Amino acid sequence: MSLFERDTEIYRNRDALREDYQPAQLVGRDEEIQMYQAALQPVINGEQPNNVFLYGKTGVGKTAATRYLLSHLEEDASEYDDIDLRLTFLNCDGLTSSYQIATRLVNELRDETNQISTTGYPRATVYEMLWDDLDDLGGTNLIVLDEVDHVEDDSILYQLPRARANNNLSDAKIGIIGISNDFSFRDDLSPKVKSSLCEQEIHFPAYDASDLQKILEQRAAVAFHDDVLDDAVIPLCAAYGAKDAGDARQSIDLLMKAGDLAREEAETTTVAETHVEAGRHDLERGRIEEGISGLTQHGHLVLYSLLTLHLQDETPVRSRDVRPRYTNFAQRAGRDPLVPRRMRDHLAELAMLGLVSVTERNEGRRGGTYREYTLDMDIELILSALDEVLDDVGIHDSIQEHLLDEDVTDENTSLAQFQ
Ligand SMILES: Nc1ncnc2c1ncn2[C@@H]1O[C@H](COP(=O)(O)OP(=O)(O)OP(=O)(O)O)[C@@H](O)[C@H]1O
Repeated sequence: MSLFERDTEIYRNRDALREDYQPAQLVGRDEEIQMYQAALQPVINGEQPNNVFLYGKTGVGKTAATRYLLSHLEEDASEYDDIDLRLTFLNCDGLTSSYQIATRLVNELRDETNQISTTGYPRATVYEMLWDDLDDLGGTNLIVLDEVDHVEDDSILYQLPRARANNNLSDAKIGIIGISNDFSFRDDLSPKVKSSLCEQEIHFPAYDASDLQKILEQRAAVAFHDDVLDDAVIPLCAAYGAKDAGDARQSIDLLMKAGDLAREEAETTTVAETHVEAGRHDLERGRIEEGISGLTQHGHLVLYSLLTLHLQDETPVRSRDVRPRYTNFAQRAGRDPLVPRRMRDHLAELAMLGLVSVTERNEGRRGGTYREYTLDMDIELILSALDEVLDDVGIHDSIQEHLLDEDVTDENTSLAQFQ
């Protein structure tokens, strides 16, 4: 028997569940698409395009809507001889300065033999090159800046949308499409950048369970063979997606994970609720491990402190009551404890990762407000991701019974006498 054999019982086209798949239609986004389409209409009329700013949480269809509309725009524009449309997509992840954006744009517009170095020029020189290149090419240029919030200085976000108004361009028409999932970015833009970059703002709200269900049904019809999914599978993936963040990407990933788990089982020919539950657990574990591994050692120490307090039924807890435990753990790990404010920053970071939830409380008539923290995640998952800090600090009594791996307990001393 061959080592690899094609298994096609579950999936008809698994690639339809991948990130790079472009659905033929976007489900449940009619209003946003209509506004977006209206903002792009001047291109077909041969007019100067609007600058558009799309914002909304992650996985709500901003990029998908952009790709969908721009591919139609490109196709429809090709019907008109007097329209020369050029689309440039730039993901700003990793491009933090206006300088980097400008050099990337110049290189996108030039052929391979004529690229410029990404360092060494004054910024104004790169801008000059950009305007010259755009004017030489002429036509209508739509530049998509996805994840535009990664750009830390706003020079280019002012210069690009205003290039014609500032007489930097005469022949070329230019329109910017900025996309962001960072709400504070939009709020923090200076008024002059906001007024030019955000000529037409379109908000993409999070999806609810019924939106997600329709999106998943559309995708599943392409990805899976008929009658492979148990009836409960799609509603369950949609319900989890809506509960988490209304993020279509997460729901599609969960459906794919469930399909993969079903496929791995030799005798299974259908995807069931149990595969969704197991898939969710696996994805959650991956997400937590990734989140925790990105934290500094102090972040780990704060999380470990909170975990032990949680297991001793002492949560929700104020940061000042986390502090003695954290200080003790830091000392045991041979680190100087951070000042209270820095320690609180770590609590806030844990909350941002979804590991910890925060409740604001009032101290009565005269007092101010304060925050209480509680652990919001499966204990076993957190423990498995905190391996290293357990080695550095030792095993607290409260977690003994949760440690499945006895070797760890043998090697470490109990901490009970310290707290
Ligand atoms: N309305 C929809 N209909 C069909 N598929 C959708 C819809 N909305 C989102 N998707 C799919 O969900 C996934 C995530 O969407 P997309 O990449 O557009 O999100 P986004 O809002 O750009 O997120 P981010 O801010 O993280 O880039 C993609 O696979 C996309 O095809």
